[in-house]
Amino acid sequence: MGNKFVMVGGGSTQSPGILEVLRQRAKELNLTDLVLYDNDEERVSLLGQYTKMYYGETGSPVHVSYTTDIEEALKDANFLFMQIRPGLNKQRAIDEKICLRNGVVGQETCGLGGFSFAMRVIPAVLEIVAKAQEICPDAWILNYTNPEAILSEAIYHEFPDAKVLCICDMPVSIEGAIAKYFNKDIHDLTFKYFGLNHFGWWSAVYDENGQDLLPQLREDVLTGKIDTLLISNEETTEDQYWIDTYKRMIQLFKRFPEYFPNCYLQYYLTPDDMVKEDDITFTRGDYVMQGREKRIYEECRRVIAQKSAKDSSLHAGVHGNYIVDIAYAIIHNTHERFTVNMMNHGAISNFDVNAVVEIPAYIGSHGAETINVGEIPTFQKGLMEMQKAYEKKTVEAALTGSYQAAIEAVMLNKTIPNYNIGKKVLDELYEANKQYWPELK
Ligand SMILES: NC(=O)c1ccc[n+]([C@@H]2O[C@H](COP(=O)([O-])OP(=O)(O)OC[C@H]3O[C@@H](n4cnc5c(N)ncnc54)[C@H](O)[C@@H]3O)[C@@H](O)[C@H]2O)c1
Ligand SMILES: O=P(O)(O)OC[C@H]1O[C@H](O[C@H]2[C@H](O)[C@@H](O)[C@@H](O)O[C@@H]2CO)[C@H](O)[C@@H](O)[C@@H]1O
Ligand SMILES: [Mn+2]
Repeated sequence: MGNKFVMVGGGSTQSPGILEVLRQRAKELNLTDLVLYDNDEERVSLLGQYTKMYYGETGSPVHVSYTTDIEEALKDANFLFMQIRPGLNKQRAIDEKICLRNGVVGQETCGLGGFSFAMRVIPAVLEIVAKAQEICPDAWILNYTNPEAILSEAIYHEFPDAKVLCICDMPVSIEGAIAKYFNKDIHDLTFKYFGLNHFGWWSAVYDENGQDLLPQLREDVLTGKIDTLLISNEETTEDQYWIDTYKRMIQLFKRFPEYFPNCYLQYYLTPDDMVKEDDITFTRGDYVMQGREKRIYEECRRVIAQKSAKDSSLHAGVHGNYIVDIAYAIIHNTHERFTVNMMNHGAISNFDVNAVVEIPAYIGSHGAETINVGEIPTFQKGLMEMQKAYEKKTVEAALTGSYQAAIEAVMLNKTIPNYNIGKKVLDELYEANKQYWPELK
C-alpha cells in the first residue's frame, strides 16, 4: 500500500515547485496517490488538470486527482502539505497598503500585515486540522502556511497531540547562501540557529572539521569585504525584493555583529527604513499578483487549452525540496537535522518553556526532537519575549474575539510606535477584513 499525499491549498502558486519534487522523488516516498485540495474550484482545477497532464506525460505512475471536497481529499491520507492563504494575495495587498498609509510596516508575516494575516488564517487552519484529526489522525501535517510563528502557537496549543510540523524555508535558504559563500556543501555544515519564525539568529556555523565559520563571515562584513550574500534559492535570484533583502541582512549583521540575523529582522530593527523604501502603489502582494500568480495560472490555462504539457516544465527548488526532505525523514526515520517551529520545552534554557520557538531538530518517524540551544543573550531574549507576547496575544484575540487582546497584541508589536497609530491601523484592518477575521468585541 503506497502513500497518499494531499496538497491542502493545492491551487496555490507555490504548489508547482512542490509538485515537481514530488514527481521526481515519488519512488523514494512510496507516493502512489496525490490529491490537490483547495476551497477555490477554479484554482484547484487549473493546477489539478495541469498536474494530471504533466505527471501523465512524464510517465509518472502517481495517481493524481483534485477536489474541493475536504472529506474526500483527507480520506486515507498519509501526508498533508498545507499552504493556504485565506483572502489570497488580494487581501495581503490591502493589508500592506493600510499599514503603509499609516506609516508602519505592512508585510505578509511581519508587523500588522502579519497580525491581519494571522486573524484570517487561524480559524481556517484550525478547522482543517480538526477535520484531519477526525478523518486521518495518523497523517503527518507539514505546514508551510504563514504566519508560521503565530499559527504554530495556535495549532500546538489547540491540538497538542496532533502530528503537525510547522516549517519555513527561509533559514535553509539563507544557510544555502552562507554555504555558497564558503564554497561548502550545505550538508557538511552544522548551523546553530534559534529564535521565533522570521525572527531568529545564527550563533555559529561549524564546518566538517568543527571550525566555526561565523567569525570569518563577521570579519568579511565588518571590514567591508562583502555587502551581500549571493542568493542560493534559484526562484529568487532575479527578484529585486530578495536582492535588496539579502543586502539589508548583511547591513543588520554589521550593526549587530554578535549573531547572524534572519532577514525578516529588517522589519523589526529598521521599520522606518522599510516603510520609506516600500512603494504603497505597488506592494509585494501586488508584485506577486502581477508575477507568480499571473504566470502560474496562465501556464496552466495554456497547457489545458493545448491538451498537452509536453512543452511545459516545473522547477524543483528549495521550497519544494525542504518540505519533501522532511517527509522523507519521517518515512525513512533518518533523524536528519532540520529547523522547525516546535515547543521550546527547555531547549532554550532561559526562555518560556511553553512557547513555540524555531530551532534545529532531528526528524524521524516519531516526528521532531529538538536540539539543545542553552542560554540566549539578553538582546535576543528581550526582543523575543516581546515578540512572543505579541504572538500569544494575537492567538488569544483570534480564538476569543477579544478586542482588548487584539489591541494589546498590537501594542506588543515592535513595529507600532504608539497607541493612537496602533488603534487606528487595527480598526482600519478590521474594517477591511470583516469577512475573514473573527468578530472582535
Ligand atoms: N513557511 C514558509 O516559509 C512559506 C514559504 C512560502 C509560502 N508560504 C505560505 O504558504 C501559503 C501559500 O502561499 P502561496 O503564495 O502559494 O499562496 P497563494 O495565494 O498562491 O495560494 C493559496 C491557496 O490557498 C487556498 N486557500 C485559501 N483558503 C483556503 C482554505 N480555507 N482551505 C483550502 N484552501 C484555501 C487559495 O484558494 C489558494 O489556492 C501562504 O500562507 C504563504 O505565506 C510559507
Ligand atoms: O513574497 P512571496 O510570496 O514571493 O514569498 C514570501 C515567502 O518568502 C519566503 O519563502 C521563500 C519562498 O517560498 C520562495 O518561493 C522564494 O520566494 O524564496 C523565499 C525565501 O526562501 C518566506 O520563508 C515565506 O514565509 C514567505 O511566505
Ligand atoms: Mn517563512
